[in-house]
Amino acid sequence: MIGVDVLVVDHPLAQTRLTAMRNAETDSGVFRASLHELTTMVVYEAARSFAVEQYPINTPVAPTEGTRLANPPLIVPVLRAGLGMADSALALLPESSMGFVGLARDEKTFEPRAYMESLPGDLSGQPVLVLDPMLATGGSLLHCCKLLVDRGCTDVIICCVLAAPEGIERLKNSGLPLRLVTASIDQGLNDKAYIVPGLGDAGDRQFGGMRRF
Ligand SMILES: O=P(O)(O)OC[C@H]1O[C@H](OP(=O)(O)OP(=O)(O)O)[C@H](O)[C@@H]1O
Ligand SMILES: O=c1cc[nH]c(=O)[nH]1
Ligand SMILES: [Mg+2]
Repeated sequence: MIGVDVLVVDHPLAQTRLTAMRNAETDSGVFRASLHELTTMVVYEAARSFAVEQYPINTPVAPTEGTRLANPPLIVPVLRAGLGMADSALALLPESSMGFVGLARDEKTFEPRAYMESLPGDLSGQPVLVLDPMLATGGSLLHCCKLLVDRGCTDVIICCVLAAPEGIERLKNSGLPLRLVTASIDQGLNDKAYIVPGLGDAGDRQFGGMRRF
């Protein structure tokens, strides 16, 4: 597949969690809990296309066929904000391994600065599920996806909470084969490259900090 295949999870229960996250009066505990629950729903939808295989099992009554994932994905949260999605994804995908990419966006240039990378060297034949709640300019997720594709990955699925049209366009223009699952596509970016209406800084809202919008 070339291009970006986009799925919006507009389930009512996803939208109520998203509303809690958007609300500026929501404290960090409720914000994190809402992100955990929303991640379960986004990853559940992302996993709909995963290949499965059958294998023999016995119920207490009779032999039958069981189902398991043919190729569980590597889970890659983008630090910091993606860390808040990691436990929920791993709970749904207990067979998966986890890699890590640490990125911090420069507040003036809006380009990501990489500070951590812990990934297997060879990702050929390995699907990867990337977790980051925010796709704004797209610079951070593009950086992360390039690291994966450079290692031979041909099946990258990005799970996020909010995506800006500008970021989706940047991913599309990259020509990388990507899938994106998000709970919303928002209006766009403000002059500080924050998503509008958005939810603020997803890292700061979970872990503290003082960003201005
Ligand atoms: O699409 P972009 O314009 O690159 O912006 C999105 C990035 O910004 C946020 O991270 P941030 O750099 O604030 O780091 P943090 O997670 O440590 O807060 C977010 O979690 C994304 O990684
Ligand atoms: O709105 C935005 C944009 C980038 N990063 C965030 O955390 N929020
Ligand atoms: Mg941040």
